[in-house]
Amino acid sequence: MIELLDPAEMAEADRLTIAAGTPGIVLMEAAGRAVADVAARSPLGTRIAIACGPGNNGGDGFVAGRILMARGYRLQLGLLGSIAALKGDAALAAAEWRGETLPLADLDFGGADLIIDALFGAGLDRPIEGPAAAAIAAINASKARVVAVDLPSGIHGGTGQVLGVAVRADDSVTFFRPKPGHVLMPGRAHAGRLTVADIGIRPQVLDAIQPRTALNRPELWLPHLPTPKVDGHKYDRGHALVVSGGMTQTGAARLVARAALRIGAGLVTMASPPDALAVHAAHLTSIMLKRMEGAAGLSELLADKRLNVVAIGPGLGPVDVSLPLVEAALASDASIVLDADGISAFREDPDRLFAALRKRSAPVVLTPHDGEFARLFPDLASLPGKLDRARQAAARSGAIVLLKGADTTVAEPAGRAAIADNAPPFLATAGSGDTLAGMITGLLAEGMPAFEAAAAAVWLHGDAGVVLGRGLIADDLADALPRVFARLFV
Ligand SMILES: NC(=O)C1=CN([C@@H]2O[C@H](COP(=O)(O)OP(=O)(O)OC[C@H]3O[C@@H](n4cnc5c(N)ncnc54)[C@H](O)[C@@H]3O)[C@@H](O)[C@H]2O)[C@H](O)CC1
Ligand SMILES: [K+]
Repeated sequence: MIELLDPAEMAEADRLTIAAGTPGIVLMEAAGRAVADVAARSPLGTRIAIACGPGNNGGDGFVAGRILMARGYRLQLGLLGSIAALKGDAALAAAEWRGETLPLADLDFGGADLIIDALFGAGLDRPIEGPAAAAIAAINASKARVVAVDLPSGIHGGTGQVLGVAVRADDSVTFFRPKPGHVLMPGRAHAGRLTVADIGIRPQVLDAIQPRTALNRPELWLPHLPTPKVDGHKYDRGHALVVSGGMTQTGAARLVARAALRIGAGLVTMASPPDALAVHAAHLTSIMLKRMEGAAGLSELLADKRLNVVAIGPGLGPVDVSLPLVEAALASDASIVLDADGISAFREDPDRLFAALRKRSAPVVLTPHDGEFARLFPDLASLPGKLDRARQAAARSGAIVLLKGADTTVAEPAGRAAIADNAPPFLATAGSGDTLAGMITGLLAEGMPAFEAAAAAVWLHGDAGVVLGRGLIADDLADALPRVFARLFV
């Protein structure tokens, strides 16, 4: 598993390592060397400019400069503030620097082929202004390759947000583990290619830190992915019910149903209002079809306890139609995937949903995009970074919250979270969210734990996008799943 450590957790890893006997300057030496190694991929004639900040990020820059100078590179080093103001390890690193230390404003970024951004890292705690902001503007305006130390200056390590202004780097060299800010947008876009260097921090420190955030990778959920039993039959793999909207918007529910069946549900039934039955009947083959007469009809269908998961929301329709249907689903014992109109049905009264959720024991997965999220959690919508938004929404609602985007983040009420970075941009197409909801539905039908099911569906959905490539439409995604699984198990 690849844990993501926020700046506070990273500082704790530092502290524990130093307390265990490794001096901080040894860590800084290793950090600076890792930066120098990445910079040294450039030929010896490369003109290098190093911008150092007032703290240990700057200290790393001094170490990198000393090593690169010893390797024969021509370089300039500029410092924000004075050498006398440097403290601790940064002061020790600066004391070993034998070159000239220019005022930051005198650095010739325009004449550099490579710039090392050692202004700010994990210690950034407010928007960047003044000479540092001017330097960042000059760095971003230059033609140079930019290597960021730890984080691109201006990116918050915990949220990935830009504080004032931020460096756009080609490479970022971080230490021990990535930070959420390296994966969350726009931090990921600013970081460029990420190198995670081992600087001598022992993984055992994680036992004390107990990190709650991880990168969404197969090793996170693969052990929980149900494997069909050789002697199993379809009833072993659950029975999902997908609730359709009226005849003018039935496609969304079919995308959900197809994805649920493709990913592995044993059986899938479409619950259809009378006016949409003929439309579905013309399209459905391996998905069964049941007539549903309003909320009472849905409750009747859900009296069949073999239906262990309900997907409801995509294409469901306006609030007067969707609200009673969603509440009928919530009143059942089935797991629920609630998306789209099913989420917006509560825009007038989110607490009505939370009250219903509190009464349930079977899991609920909410899959909002930012707009739907703001309707359910208006006060959380302005929190910086998806991670805090998803985590606080999960704690409040008691549901698994899957907040969609280029950095889709899944959070559970107890605090675990997983951030995805494998979705290609062209996955953002009509119906893609419906397919994702269906994939979660299918994995829940098979009995996968809800957090792992949501995380797995996000990753598999992204990988389907990678497999299909540009030009994909949502209809293709479910059918790509056999190839996605083949790649996963190869
Ligand atoms: N184990 C590790 O991760 C190691 C990390 N190292 C490096 O240390 C920095 C973190 O150093 P720190 O001194 O805590 O903070 P910064 O250098 O990032 O920031 C310096 C200082 O600047 C002040 N500040 C914050 N925001 C602003 C602002 N907008 N404008 C002006 N000044 C600001 C604040 O007081 C900060 O303290 C980490 O990134 C790594 O590069 C170790 O070198 C090796 C081990
Ligand atoms: K930096």
